Amino acid sequence: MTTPATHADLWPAPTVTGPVAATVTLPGSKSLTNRALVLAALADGPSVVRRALRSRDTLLMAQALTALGARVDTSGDDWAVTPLDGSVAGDRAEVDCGLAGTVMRFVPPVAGLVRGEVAFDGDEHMRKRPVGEILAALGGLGMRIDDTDGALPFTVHGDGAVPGGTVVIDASASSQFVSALLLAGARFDAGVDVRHDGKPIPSLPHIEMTIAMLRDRGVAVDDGDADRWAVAPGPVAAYDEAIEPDLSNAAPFLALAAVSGGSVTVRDWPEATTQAGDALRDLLARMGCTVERTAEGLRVTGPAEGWRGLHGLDADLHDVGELAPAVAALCALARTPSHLTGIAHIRGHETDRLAALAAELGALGADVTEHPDGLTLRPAALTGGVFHTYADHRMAHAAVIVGAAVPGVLVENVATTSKTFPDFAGFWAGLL
Ligand SMILES: O=C(O)C1=C[C@@H](OP(=O)(O)O)[C@@H](O)[C@H](O)C1
Ligand SMILES: C=C(OP(=O)(O)O)C(=O)O
Repeated sequence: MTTPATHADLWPAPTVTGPVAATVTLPGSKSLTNRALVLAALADGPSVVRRALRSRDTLLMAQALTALGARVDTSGDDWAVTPLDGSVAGDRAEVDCGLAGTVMRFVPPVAGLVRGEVAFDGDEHMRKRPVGEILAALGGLGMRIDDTDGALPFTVHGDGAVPGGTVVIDASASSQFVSALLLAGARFDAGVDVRHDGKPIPSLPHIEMTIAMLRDRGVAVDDGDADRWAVAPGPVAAYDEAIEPDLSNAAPFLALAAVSGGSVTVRDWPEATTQAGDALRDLLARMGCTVERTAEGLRVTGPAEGWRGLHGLDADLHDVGELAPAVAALCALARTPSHLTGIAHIRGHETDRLAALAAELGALGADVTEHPDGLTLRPAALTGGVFHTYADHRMAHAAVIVGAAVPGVLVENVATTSKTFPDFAGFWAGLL
């Protein structure tokens, strides 16, 4: 399995010299692209995923589904997908999850629906991210999985069919456990009836996204009761879908408006969306930015004094934890204190993000306190220095946001942004 080489390189984050005025077209959503690919592989005919995100996570998903017997043509911007043909390619397939939660959680249920052995592994840190709960659930639904410790690596023995039925899981570590079961559930013999028993599930908009995409493809989903989702057995219709821009990856770009006191417009911001990143409109407004929809998209204008004018934020980010690194970076620059809560689960993301943010923002002089489920940040003068990214794309986003305000921030392994954004550093530097 590929473990990307560790990059010792340090990238000097560009610092703003005045208000930035920019209009940007951002690459497609990771979450939408990877769901569209899975559903296309399970569909009853060929599908097209238009304006697919081309990044490490989505190419790993395309490779995984190809190993399972689908065909994904990633040569252009619109990816044509021919569904699974029933057996894995070769005697035994290997799936590299990289550091993609969506690959590690969404693909195993699909592997049960084809015949053959499928071995899953990923980056070193991926072996620490939670997956045991979903593997146990799949066992309860009739799948055969060799798994010694509830973590990568593991092997799925696909029988070409999954009995399905009712299952109780604790999805408090990740909403992706629920999404994974729902995405493939219509193709299980009895469908799937998932009940959650545990602390509140994080990132609920991502479950809404899963349900909306299933319904678009004619799948019946009953979500009438809290903490329960039932997917009726039946076909998944082939579908032609255009992927929205990634609104969570819009965070650093909109933050650039906030930091520089300029205006950044993200083109094609959807009127209605299930993406968690849509919450940026409210969060940035609460920090003192002006947020407007324009004919082109969404425009954010920072306070006239730039980052010196930003208000701190009291926010429960439980639903939108993937925004926490960028938001924490802005809070570290703000002129009043911030309390970010409800995000214990982001300790299980690409790295322990609470520990990493506390360490790296703290190393630059931020007054930051780490709590079991969040961060408190108080105003402090920041200085330059090395910002480690822990192979986490969103830690790199946090680093460049601080670096836009504070000279001398050196971002370690900025290339880790390729998880969800091609040539992020080049794109970013082009704006400053
Ligand atoms: O289903 C998805 O596409 C995602 C769900 C969320 O995961 P968690 O529920 O683990 O936070 C989110 O943070 C992640 O970036 C993408
Ligand atoms: C948590 C994230 O990713 P993943 O899909 O790997 O869980 C993220 O992108 O912030």
